[in-house]
Amino acid sequence: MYLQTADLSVGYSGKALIKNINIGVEKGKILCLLGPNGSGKSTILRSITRHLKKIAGTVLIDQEDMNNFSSVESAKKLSVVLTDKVAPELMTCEEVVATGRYPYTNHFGKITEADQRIVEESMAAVSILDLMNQEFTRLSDGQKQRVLLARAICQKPEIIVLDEPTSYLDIRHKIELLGILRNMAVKEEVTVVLSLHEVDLAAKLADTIILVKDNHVYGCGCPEDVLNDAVIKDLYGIEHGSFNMLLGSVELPKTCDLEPKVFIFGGDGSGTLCYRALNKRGISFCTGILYHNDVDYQVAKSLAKQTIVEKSFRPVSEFVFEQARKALLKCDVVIDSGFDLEGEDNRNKVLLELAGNANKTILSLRHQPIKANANWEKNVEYFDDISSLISSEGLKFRSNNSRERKLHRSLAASI
Ligand SMILES: Nc1ncnc2c1ncn2[C@@H]1O[C@H](COP(=O)(O)OP(=O)(O)OP(=O)(O)O)[C@@H](O)[C@H]1O
Repeated sequence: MYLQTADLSVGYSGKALIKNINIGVEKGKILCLLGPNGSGKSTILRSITRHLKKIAGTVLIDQEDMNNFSSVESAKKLSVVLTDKVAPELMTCEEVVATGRYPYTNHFGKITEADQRIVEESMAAVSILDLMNQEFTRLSDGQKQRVLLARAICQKPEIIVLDEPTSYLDIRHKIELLGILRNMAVKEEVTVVLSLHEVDLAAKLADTIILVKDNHVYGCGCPEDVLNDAVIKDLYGIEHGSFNMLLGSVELPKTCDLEPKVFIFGGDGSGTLCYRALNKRGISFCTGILYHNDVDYQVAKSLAKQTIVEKSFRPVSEFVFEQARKALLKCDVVIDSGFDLEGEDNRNKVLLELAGNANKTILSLRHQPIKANANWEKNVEYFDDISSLISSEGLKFRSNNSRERKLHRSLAASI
């Protein structure tokens, strides 16, 4: 391991918060700490960078105890981007970035032409050349974050440590920053140690993940092997809503758990936006017939009251078809999200016709009206977009049960 901790204990005022931390990362690889708020990620990072006094144990760089390094030697090896509010009065961004070159300057801190070139290259790498002459303290939090990253890059370190570097960044700058770190690791063999709150980004960026929870290192390893929906749920204590590791997406909690009055035909990703739109309005729904490998299934299993699903690449079995038929007939309203109608034995097409024959209200997002039976034509209404569908008369519920109606209304009103 290039950077390694040996029985490291970290904490405050001599009291250990997390004990016996033994983690490490190879040269040119990326290690990411994940864990809930207050779990101790910053405390670990600050102890590694010597911004916080260790309680016990050792931090080794290339097998050598970091305590043996002078501050200049340490600054040449390791640069740091922490979340502290650094407020260098009256300094321009260029001057702040240039402080990254100090470990390499003479006693008078004189910046050479070569240093200046590195300063400008580092600023270009994080797209802040236009901020060069602006006063640092007047920047937004996201701009400051990028300036501090440029300073760390400009230090030409072997190791870079970053505490929640994406926290103030918009999505473009998050992608850019993580891309820069990945490039530094791959092309310049820089070792990166950081903490992130975005599990999906951590999984895509890191070679090794360290999970921190309840004052201990709770798990570690390659993110592809370590992270899954159940681990994330447990790590963060998610009780309502869900995180889907495969898609890297969050679904908010279900807003209604009543018997559904709406059946949504999904498939090929056509259902997902309808599921979320109905959930926002507090409308319970069931959906089918989906295949396990459909992206709609990943979302439906979080949001639908009932999901009727068949194993991938198989004809729909009679059992599954019957489940869907029963669920459909219990509903008042059918939403046709515009799934693919192709295929000789398309069971969803058969169900759609059945919905017409059963005089269900059919709300369709299909761009090309389909020719089904006369009952379908009589009951279908076409919509150009989800907003008009969602506010249509068809979705103003006609529940027979007054308690359900009240519940539906109060849930919808609370959203
Ligand atoms: N200066 C301090 N003195 C004493 N306790 C502290 C200090 N700073 C943080 N703590 C405590 O240490 C624990 C871990 O905090 P830390 O900042 O390391 O968590 P974190 O995982 O980085 O959290 P977040 O994701 O919210 O940034 C928390 O309970 C926090 O209250």
